[in-house]
Amino acid sequence: MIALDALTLRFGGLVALDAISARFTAPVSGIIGPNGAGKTTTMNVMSGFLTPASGRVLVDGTDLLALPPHRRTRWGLRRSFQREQIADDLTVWENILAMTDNLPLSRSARRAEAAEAMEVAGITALRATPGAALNSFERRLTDLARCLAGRPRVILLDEPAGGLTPDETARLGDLILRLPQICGAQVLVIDHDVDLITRICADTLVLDFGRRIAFGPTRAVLDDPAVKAAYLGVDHA
Ligand SMILES: Nc1ncnc2c1ncn2[C@@H]1O[C@H](COP(=O)(O)OP(=O)(O)OP(=O)(O)O)[C@@H](O)[C@H]1O
Repeated sequence: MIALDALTLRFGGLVALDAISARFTAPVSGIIGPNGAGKTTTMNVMSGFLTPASGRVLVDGTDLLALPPHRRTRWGLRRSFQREQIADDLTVWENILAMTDNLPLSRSARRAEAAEAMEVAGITALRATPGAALNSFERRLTDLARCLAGRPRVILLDEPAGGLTPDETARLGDLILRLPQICGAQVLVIDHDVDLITRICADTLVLDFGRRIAFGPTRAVLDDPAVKAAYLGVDHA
């Protein structure tokens, strides 16, 4: 279980997170909300880019914020960013293997982890392809494989389907849905694609102006009038 406990973070006078609490128990859960709602800030707090003024993040009893950021990676936290992090001059294999550099695993174990991640993401045939030669879907799959290598416990995906076609988004969604079973990690997904969130996230947290406006089963949350008013009417194109 991932428990956000009264997370509060300010940028000067702006309250980006206003005592956000939620207990994610589903294998795959979502965080949605209009632009500027605080979604990425939440992931930045979890991964250690930002330190909240107050609040806690507990994962299966571990106080995540008590760990320095590099220890969070060793512990098993992985994340992707809105803009995928593929190095153009490295091959797919090197991009994935690089993620395991600082993990407490032997060289052969790291290679085995990277190979398995590539296999799960269905990109083994692209092993020797440089990042620069990948299309946007292949880049997203490689980015996801980077999150899978090295025994993740929690995977945070920030708009993983950004820039993909509906068909690619559906295929990526299928893969994300399978991840908890394949690698045992709990997954949190931010996306503006409500169809994707509805399909893959059992529970969803909705933020607006740094506040929690709804949390619970995704379909119920999307039917909430406050959510419709704050989110669904907004054009995110
Ligand atoms: N480093 C920063 N300094 C100052 N303000 C920031 C910083 N990062 C984010 N903000 C502000 O905090 C608020 C929350 O931003 P955040 O990026 O978390 O929103 P979001 O819900 O992820 O939005 P989007 O869907 O556009 O990515 C916004 O008002 C944003 O402008």
